[in-house]
Amino acid sequence: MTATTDVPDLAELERRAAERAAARAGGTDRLGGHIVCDGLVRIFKTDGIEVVALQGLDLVVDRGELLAIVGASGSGKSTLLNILSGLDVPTAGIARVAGVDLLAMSAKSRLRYRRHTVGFVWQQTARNLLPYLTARENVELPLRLARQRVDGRAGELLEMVGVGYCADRRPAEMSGGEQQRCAVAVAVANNPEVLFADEPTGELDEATAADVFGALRTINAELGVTIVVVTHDPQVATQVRRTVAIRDGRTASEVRRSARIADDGSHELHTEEYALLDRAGRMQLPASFVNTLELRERVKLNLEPDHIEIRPGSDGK
Ligand SMILES: Nc1ncnc2c1ncn2[C@@H]1O[C@H](COP(=O)(O)OP(=O)(O)OP(=O)(O)O)[C@@H](O)[C@H]1O
Repeated sequence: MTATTDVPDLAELERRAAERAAARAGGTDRLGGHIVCDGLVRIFKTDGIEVVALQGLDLVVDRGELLAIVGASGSGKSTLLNILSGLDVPTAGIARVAGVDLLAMSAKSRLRYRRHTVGFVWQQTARNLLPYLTARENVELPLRLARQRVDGRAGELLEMVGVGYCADRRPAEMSGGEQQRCAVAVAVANNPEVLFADEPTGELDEATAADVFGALRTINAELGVTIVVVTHDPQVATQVRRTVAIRDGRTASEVRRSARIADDGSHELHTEEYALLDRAGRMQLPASFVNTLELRERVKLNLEPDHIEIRPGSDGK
């Protein structure tokens, strides 16, 4: 699928994000994946009943990427985000963020991880900003708590996310979108390695949501921060370069978007969808493919030199 839009030059933003991310890593990325989940399992036990929220989830996010994770309600998105943000501990598997092993952290290092390594933007604006502080004071707060110099950083960050004009306003004097862009500035004030955003546009209309994604793209490009956005909104795929879909506690498919120069010199956005293979060679077929061909229980496979054919397996079809 190909679409022509007037979004900011994506190729340039990508190039800048990669450059800044490489600079943050000291010129080279030694980590081989800034976020790595391998066979991640989370089982909840309540009243003797086990719920498998994550069942062997694999995910690798490169340093400096801006990634969206989408999935239906109950697919495991919040469970994954709670683990990656250090709020919850997985039952089994590997979860590593910025070189930190999330399964083997002391309480003290967990606190340090949450304060310094990662930043957050939540869906509810009230959870992101203190109502009695101005936008500038909200951005300065994490710096003051970390005993860092305040200088002009708050103003710079607010400008960067496009709400410099709101610096002296309290949250109640800002729109929902302005509050969320301010929340992005607060979340990166301490210069975290990774920013997690949980449904940051859940309460916003489409145009305002696009502004918030614009702010996330700018922060990603200018600061080289790795950003992971979790949402149930499949439209997010039009706002980021890579969207990973979770189904039943596993990564099922991903959509990649890249910018190309068309013959007439305009920028085209090219979108490709992939299914994800796990290490055992398993993959989930997209539900729409299964429904269209009425695939049930058993399918016929045929290996061709450069692709695999899948046909309905039942007789007579
Ligand atoms: N603390 C818990 N105790 C028991 N079961 C839980 C707990 N947290 C999540 N679950 C279950 O784990 C599964 C995944 O839930 P999760 O909240 O991660 O999904 P989600 O994709 O974030 O959904 P939503 O978009 O509705 O927030 C669901 O079946 C849910 O009921």
